[in-house]
Amino acid sequence: MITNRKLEHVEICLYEDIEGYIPTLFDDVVLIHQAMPCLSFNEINTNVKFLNKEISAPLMVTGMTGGNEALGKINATIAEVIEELRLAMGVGSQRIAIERADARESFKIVRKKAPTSPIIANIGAPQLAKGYGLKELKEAVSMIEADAIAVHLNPAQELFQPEGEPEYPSDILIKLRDISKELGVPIIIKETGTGISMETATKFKEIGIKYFDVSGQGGTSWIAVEMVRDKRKNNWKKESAELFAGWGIPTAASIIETRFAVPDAFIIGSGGIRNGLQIAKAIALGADIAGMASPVLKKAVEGKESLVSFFNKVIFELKAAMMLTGAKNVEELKRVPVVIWKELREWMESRGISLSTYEKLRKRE
Ligand SMILES: CC(C)CCOP(=O)(O)OP(=O)(O)O
Ligand SMILES: [Mg+2]
Repeated sequence: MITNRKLEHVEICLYEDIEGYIPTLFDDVVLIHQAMPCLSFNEINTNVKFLNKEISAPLMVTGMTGGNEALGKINATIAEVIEELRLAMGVGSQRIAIERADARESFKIVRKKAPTSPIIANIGAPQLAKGYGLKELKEAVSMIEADAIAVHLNPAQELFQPEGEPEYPSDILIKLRDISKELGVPIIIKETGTGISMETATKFKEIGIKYFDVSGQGGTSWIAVEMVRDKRKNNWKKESAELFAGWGIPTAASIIETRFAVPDAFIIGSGGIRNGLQIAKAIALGADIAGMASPVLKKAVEGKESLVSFFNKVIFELKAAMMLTGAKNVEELKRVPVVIWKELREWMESRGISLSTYEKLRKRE
């Protein structure tokens, strides 16, 4: 039953070992230290525009959960904090709320607690292959008065999910192209821990999509989440899920591939981001804002104060990186000099992405 799956997902993300299968490759990005920053710490401004609203830092909580009262409480805590700190957040898949009226309050609470923040709805691409269309996406958006909707791509997770639906026919692209003309809010194409490649980003660029949440490998592996469920059910897929647990594109590489394929995209760099230094690296590498999920979930269940102090720490770390690279705002952070070396450099070379070409794209020149 879908509610059980929703609860199991959160329980597994909180208490099981389902991350760190492969590195994000952010360690292969070096922000160059500037010993004479020509600015003072209190001058640093982290405000950015996102979905026509201003947020206080280039950071959103990417979609995680919803579906019943307990999961609604998690959404409510996160929403209260992001409204207070002027950040942004997405909700978990609203499929359960399209199917069940009693699941809707656990999503609606987000807009009630965060009346002015950018809020992002969420529906899975497989549902578009199984009858969902403009009506269901409009319902998901209006349920939380969303500023955008994330359509999540999770073929790897569906493959290993005991009750999964690995259905990704190309007519999903045609449907999304038609829906995007009528929906009224932007569609964000969002992966789920295995990353977006330049080929995939190009497919969505061709139907006019401009927003991407790369959700690369390096943090929570949703293949590993379903592996845990397979093991609990003694499902025959469990060993194959273990084999694929580290499958996917490391987050740093996925940011580069998406920016390379869609130079004018709005990119949310997410997947294994755990601190403010990685946020700074994601932005210097080509993302417009960063996204976090798992560390926010873990703090949210401890309570509001715990989540507030976590964000304060993360934003301090971001500002520290900005100070030490001489970036007084996020626009300057996008253009600070970086060294890309080791595995990430090799990744770029084998994918035909020249450093000099990428340097121009990264700086949005
Ligand atoms: C999107 C993913 C990371 C988590 C939800 O996966 P799911 O297949 O349970 O989502 P649905 O309820 O939309 O099928
Ligand atoms: Mg699904």
